[in-house]
Amino acid sequence: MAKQPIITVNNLVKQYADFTAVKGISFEVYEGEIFGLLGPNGAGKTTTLEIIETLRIKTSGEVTVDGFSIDTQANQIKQRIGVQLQAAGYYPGLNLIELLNLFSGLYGVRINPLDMLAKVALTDKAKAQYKTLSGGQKQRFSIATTLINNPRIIFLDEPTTGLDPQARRNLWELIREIRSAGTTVVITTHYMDEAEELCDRVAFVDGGRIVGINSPDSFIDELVAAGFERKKQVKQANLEDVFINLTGKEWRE
Ligand SMILES: Nc1ncnc2c1ncn2[C@@H]1O[C@H](COP(=O)(O)OP(=O)(O)OP(=O)(O)O)[C@@H](O)[C@H]1O
Repeated sequence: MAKQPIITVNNLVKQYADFTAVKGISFEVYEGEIFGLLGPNGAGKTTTLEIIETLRIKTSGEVTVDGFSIDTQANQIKQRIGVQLQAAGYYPGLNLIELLNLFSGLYGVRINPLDMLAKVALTDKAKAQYKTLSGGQKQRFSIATTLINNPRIIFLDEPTTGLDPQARRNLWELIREIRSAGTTVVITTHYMDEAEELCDRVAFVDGGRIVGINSPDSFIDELVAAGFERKKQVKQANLEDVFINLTGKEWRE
């Protein structure tokens, strides 16, 4: 089946005063894929995502999301996307059911909070205050909030930063499940193992430009075919595998 673009970005530019953070980038995200934006700090990933999410004004270029233009149809786009906010300011004293009811009220949709919590394995925390959650639980909860409006696309900005290996792997599983349920996922990460494991395609962003876009496997195969060799023979497992093997992979918090 032909791949359908659900996001198209064409020659996008973002200028902050005399500094150009995004320098004419173009790419497509296909429906149903997990798409990664990778790159060093300051590369322009967050700026690009926030323009696509209609949270930031572009300088020039065209962006369409699910067929709608960010210039004239931002409201339609907002209804179709879910955005994970970094360090989201949830009311710390409310419990998870109360928070989900609050959010769904803001979206004007009806949801069953317990169904949402079940999706992110937080059923037993339903009555817990947000501030009492562990880092991994907070991340899962913030992913649940992106699903409230049953979005076509969710945007996750560094969703596993600061999590332990179990929590990271379980979060990858959750993100795959969300994709399997039909939602397109756009993710930024600094972790290359995460991108390799999770993303169908990745774009490398550097200095406001896309310097490569492909599937992780194709990138690696092409590099090897071009004669690249690692200096040291890579072992069949790494220390993280040892950790998981010794401590198990279930959620702990
Ligand atoms: N509001 C702003 N005003 C001026 N410059 C900004 C503003 N927001 C971002 N920048 C600059 O634009 C560049 C790109 O920032 P951006 O946050 O998009 O990068 P990033 O790739 O998401 O980095 P990180 O991984 O650190 O989040 C940086 O040099 C940053 O300092």
